[in-house]
This record gives sequence, C-alpha cells and structure tokens, in this order.
Amino acid sequence: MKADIVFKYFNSLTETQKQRFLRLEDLYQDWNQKINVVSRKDIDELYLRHVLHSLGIAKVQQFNEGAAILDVGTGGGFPGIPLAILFPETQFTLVDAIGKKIKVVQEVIDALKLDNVTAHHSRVEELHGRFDFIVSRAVAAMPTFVRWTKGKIKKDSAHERKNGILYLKGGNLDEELRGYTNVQLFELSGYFDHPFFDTKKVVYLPQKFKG
Ligand SMILES: C[S@@+](CC[C@H](N)C(=O)[O-])C[C@H]1O[C@@H](n2cnc3c(N)ncnc32)[C@H](O)[C@@H]1O
Repeated sequence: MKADIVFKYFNSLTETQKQRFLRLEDLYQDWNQKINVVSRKDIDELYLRHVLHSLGIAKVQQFNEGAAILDVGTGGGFPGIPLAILFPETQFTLVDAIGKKIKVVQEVIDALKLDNVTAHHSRVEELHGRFDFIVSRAVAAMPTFVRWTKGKIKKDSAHERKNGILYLKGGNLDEELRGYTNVQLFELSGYFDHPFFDTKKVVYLPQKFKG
C-alpha cells in the first residue's frame, strides 16, 4: 500500500485520518486526468513527494486546536490538504491564483468532508485576514514571498514558537536566505529516511514586528 510510507512516520492516526489519506490516491489520479494539477511523474509517487513532504511541516510544528493556517499557492492542495487531514481541529485557508487548481482543491475538500478547510481563488496579496502560520511550497523566493504575505500574520502567538512562515524548500538556500538573520532550517532527512528528502528542508521565518 503506497500510503504506508505516511503511516510509518505518523503512526498514531485515527481511522478517519487513515481513510482520508488512503482516498487521496484515487482522488488525485482522477482529477489529474481532467486537470493536470500534479506533474505526471509525481502522481505515481504521490504519498512520498506530495503527502509525506507536506507533512514534514508537522514534524517541525504541531498546530493547535483553533489556530489559523494559510497555505499560499496551494496548487492541487500541497501542503495544505495533508496538514488539514493531520490537524482536523485547526482551520486551514488554501489560496491559489489559478481557478482550475482551486476547483480541484475544492473537490478534494468536499470528497473528504474536510470541514476545517476553505479554498480561495485569489492572489495572496488580495486576500484578507491574519493567520498564526503561513505554509507553502514551490511558490516564490523568500524575499518575494515575504512581501506578498506582509501583514497577514497575527502578532500574538498561540503556540510556543513565534508565529511566522514555514516554507518547504530544497537545495542550497544560502543566497536566497542571505539577510534573514532570524531564519531557522530544519532538515527533513532528520525525520524521514528516504533519498528524496536528502536536500529538503523546512525553512522557518518568525514574524518580525516593529516596536
Ligand atoms: C509550482 S506551483 C506549487 C503548488 C503547490 N504548492 C505544490 O507544492 O504542489 C505554484 C503555485 O503558486 C501559485 N501562485 C503563484 N503566485 C501566487 C500568488 N501571488 N498568490 C496565489 N497563488 C500564487 C500558482 O498559481 C501555482 O499554482
């Protein structure tokens, strides 16, 4: 069973969570035939490259009940959908600038009856509201991303860690992250034993407030 790789690293899932993870394969296979939201190469490795990778954020930060999380540029729903399955008491907002991607995300939300997720067709710069954490993968370089999401993080923290950005990135980030003195990198190879994660990281950038 392909979802086993997820169950191996998240071994205290409820039956509902397991069933939801298991359904992702059929849902994405089906939707990908109609609208290409996940690259053809990656769809065969959905649980490794998309689901488990998304859940790497959860190894770094557990989200509290009632917390608000924004997934910027969610595409087909990553990392937002796997995280919303894992944290059913946390509220997730998934946003993407491309309508057909949000249509797929909405179909997945409906099929799984995920009542803790809302999906919006919008550029993030035009979205209102404030969130505890902003999560993302493969959307923009950090300086652009920080500019787009400015003013969207709540000042008061509901978690031990300060509110901020949790971004899934790979490769050498020295150049891109130069100038962010408060950034922290978490190597996913420390949590998941598979070559796919060799260069993968969660980049945590705490929100800075003036005054
Ligand atoms: C490479 S895809 C990544 C999708 C998903 N995060 C993943 O990792 O599978 C980048 C996505 O970001 C979206 N995007 C880019 N700029 C955006 C913006 N300013 N606001 C909202 N979505 C944006 C694009 O429409 C696209 O779906």
